[in-house]
Amino acid sequence: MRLSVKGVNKSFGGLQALHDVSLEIVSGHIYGLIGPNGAGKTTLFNVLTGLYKPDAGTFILDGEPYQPTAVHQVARAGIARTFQNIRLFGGMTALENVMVGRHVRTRQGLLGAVLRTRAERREEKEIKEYARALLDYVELRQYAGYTARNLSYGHQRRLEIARALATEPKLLALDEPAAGMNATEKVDLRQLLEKIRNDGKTILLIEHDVKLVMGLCDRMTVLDYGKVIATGVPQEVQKDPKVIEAYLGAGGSECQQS
Ligand SMILES: Nc1ncnc2c1ncn2[C@@H]1O[C@H](COP(=O)(O)OP(=O)(O)OP(=O)(O)O)[C@@H](O)[C@H]1O
Repeated sequence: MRLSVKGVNKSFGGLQALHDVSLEIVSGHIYGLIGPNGAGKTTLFNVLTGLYKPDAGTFILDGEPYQPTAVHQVARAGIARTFQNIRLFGGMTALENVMVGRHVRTRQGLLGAVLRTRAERREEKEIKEYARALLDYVELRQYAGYTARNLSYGHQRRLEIARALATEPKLLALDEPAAGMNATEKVDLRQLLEKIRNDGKTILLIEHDVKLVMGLCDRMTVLDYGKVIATGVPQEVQKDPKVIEAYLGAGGSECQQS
């Protein structure tokens, strides 16, 4: 997997949320995207996953032009994401949530599941088994029958990751997966993300917890006011004066920890 993003611009009225943003993500990395509030991180995610149309920019995924113009095309291209605000189907069980994610990858799709021919029933069984295995993978198997909205916050975040993994993405884009988690849940999350990377997936991560990002990411890009101010390995980036200034200027001292 290799994703090249070049020269992305995106404005909202008079506000330029992204200004000539370029980055390159390679296989097997956890790639961090950080920056103060309003820096443009989520906007870049939304552009990459077809929710916002960029004003300019090119995207190459595995040597092919990639045009993230619709959400289903993004999934088919092999990119899956989670959201800053959890977007599960709250009334469905944990297992059903993962099964919905899986339907993107299957032959019959949701309509087939409704019509229920024999082939569809067989496929539905396979989907269920696959979803169970994924719940196992994110250590939520015992919650398979729980309604999603009744799960703890940390578990809901892991469930979102399982649902995203169900599409068998090449690139898993996670928007603040640790938001609202307690210290123990963050340790568990870190282990899960490392396991996903070690199993050969590539992760793009927006995260406010700089300590978590610094410890986890192989490479990272820092945005400030819509511009890339630094790219590199965490050890370099955290020493970069522009990065320190951006965080201090925003009233934080998050980047000073190692
Ligand atoms: N749909 C929109 N309409 C208008 N302005 C927007 C829209 N989405 C984002 N913006 C603006 O674009 C800028 C970048 O926002 P964005 O949410 O991408 O930042 P962020 O780095 O993800 O911030 P945070 O860390 O607070 O989530 C902000 O000034 C924001 O107000």
